[in-house]
Amino acid sequence: MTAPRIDAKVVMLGKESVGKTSLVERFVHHRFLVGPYQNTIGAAFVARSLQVGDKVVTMGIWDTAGSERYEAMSRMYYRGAKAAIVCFDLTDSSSFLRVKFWVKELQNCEEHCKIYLCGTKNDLVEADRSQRQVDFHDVQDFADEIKAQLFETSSKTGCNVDKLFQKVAEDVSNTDFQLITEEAGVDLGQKKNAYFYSCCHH
Ligand SMILES: Nc1nc2c(ncn2[C@@H]2O[C@H](COP(=O)(O)OP(=O)(O)OP(=O)(O)O)[C@@H](O)[C@H]2O)c(=O)[nH]1
Repeated sequence: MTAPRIDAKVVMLGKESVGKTSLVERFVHHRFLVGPYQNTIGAAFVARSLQVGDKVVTMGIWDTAGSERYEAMSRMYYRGAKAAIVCFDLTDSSSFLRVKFWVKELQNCEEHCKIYLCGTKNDLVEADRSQRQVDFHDVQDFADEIKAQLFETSSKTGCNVDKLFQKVAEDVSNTDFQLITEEAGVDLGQKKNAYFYSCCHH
């Protein structure tokens, strides 16, 4: 018997240069690209599957451009997303203000999308604590308030990157609306919420 397959749309959001592309690059290709920073234009798409228990979760990841000039486009990419990884740079306090903007957007427009807060470039603050501009407890309080999970990652060292995406995959596989993606025996009468979610998913 083949493992049940689940597809999930995941969107990366956050101010430009916080490290969204680097996070995806680390997770999908296990590497950290050095060289001149190249901003994302529009958005990029990659997919990676993870095994969660007896299921295979394929995450289709939309890596959006952080520049405010592409803001209207980013809205297209979070539509129907099951998870949003909202990133900020631990060494840049202004990037955390931008997190609040995206969280409001998601709460207003995509209420079923689960939010993960991700403080990036943890290696820089580990190397020099004076580099930290975003207090861990402030972010944790905010995460509790919006019922989001909080991760601090480094795409350079790989710290917590797999853990973050594994958690996203586990949460996706645990939500009951996923059952409709399985081929056999879905009783829509018992899964009204699930069906509703699916209708809104394009
Ligand atoms: N030290 C360190 N630098 C990082 C890390 N993640 C990203 N960077 C650097 O930060 C810069 C921006 O990274 P990107 O991943 O391109 O940022 P982005 O959020 O995708 O940027 P946009 O495409 O403009 O939205 C690059 O120079 C990266 O090398 C990290 O974990 N540690």
